[in-house]
Amino acid sequence: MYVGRFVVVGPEGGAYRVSSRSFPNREITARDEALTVGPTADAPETDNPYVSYNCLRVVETPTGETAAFGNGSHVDPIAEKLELGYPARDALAESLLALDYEKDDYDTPRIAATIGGDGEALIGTVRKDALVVETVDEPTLVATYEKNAPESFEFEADSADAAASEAYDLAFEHAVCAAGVARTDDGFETAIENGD
Ligand SMILES: NC(=O)c1ncn([C@@H]2O[C@H](COP(=O)(O)O)[C@@H](O)[C@H]2O)c1NC=O
Repeated sequence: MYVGRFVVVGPEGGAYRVSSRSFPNREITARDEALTVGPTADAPETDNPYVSYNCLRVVETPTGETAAFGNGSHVDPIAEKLELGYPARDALAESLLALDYEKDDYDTPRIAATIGGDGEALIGTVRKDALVVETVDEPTLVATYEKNAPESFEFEADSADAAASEAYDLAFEHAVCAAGVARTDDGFETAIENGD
């Protein structure tokens, strides 16, 4: 099954995976406190505005560190609102609604998740027909296509490395790269899986 991009999130950690039929020549790199999706050196040029972006950021908020991740440029305003002290629900809802679904051939939804240092985890999506933001207490997945409403999902990873690998290896088609995040006693750790 092809579900496109997806996030998985629970109180202990989560992951974001890029799956792509159209733009497979991409990778995640770590730069300036963010994990960024961008083209590989051999990727054909594109003017598609939706394929390069910060996919994961860990920010300091008034109540401690929080991780924010998702499939596009909305990750930045979510992270910035969290830094300003917005509740995660509001940061997600306002940023998703402001940018709305992508105006591409598929009306691709925006998806996102947050995890607070206290384990509060939220997941959200904005589609052409809905805005959904909810708190989760077990691993939960939302994807751009097919699985486009949050659903409980078996996800075993207990470290950032394991989360990135598990997300990358899931049987959904056209895996490109994945980012993992895990809550530890010393804050959040992150990891990247770019495949071979
Ligand atoms: N975030 C991404 O990495 C991303 N990759 C592709 N898209 C959008 O989704 C469309 C379909 O891409 P694909 O056939 O690879 O699923 C693309 O034309 C592009 O507008 C993306 N936008 C949202 O998921």
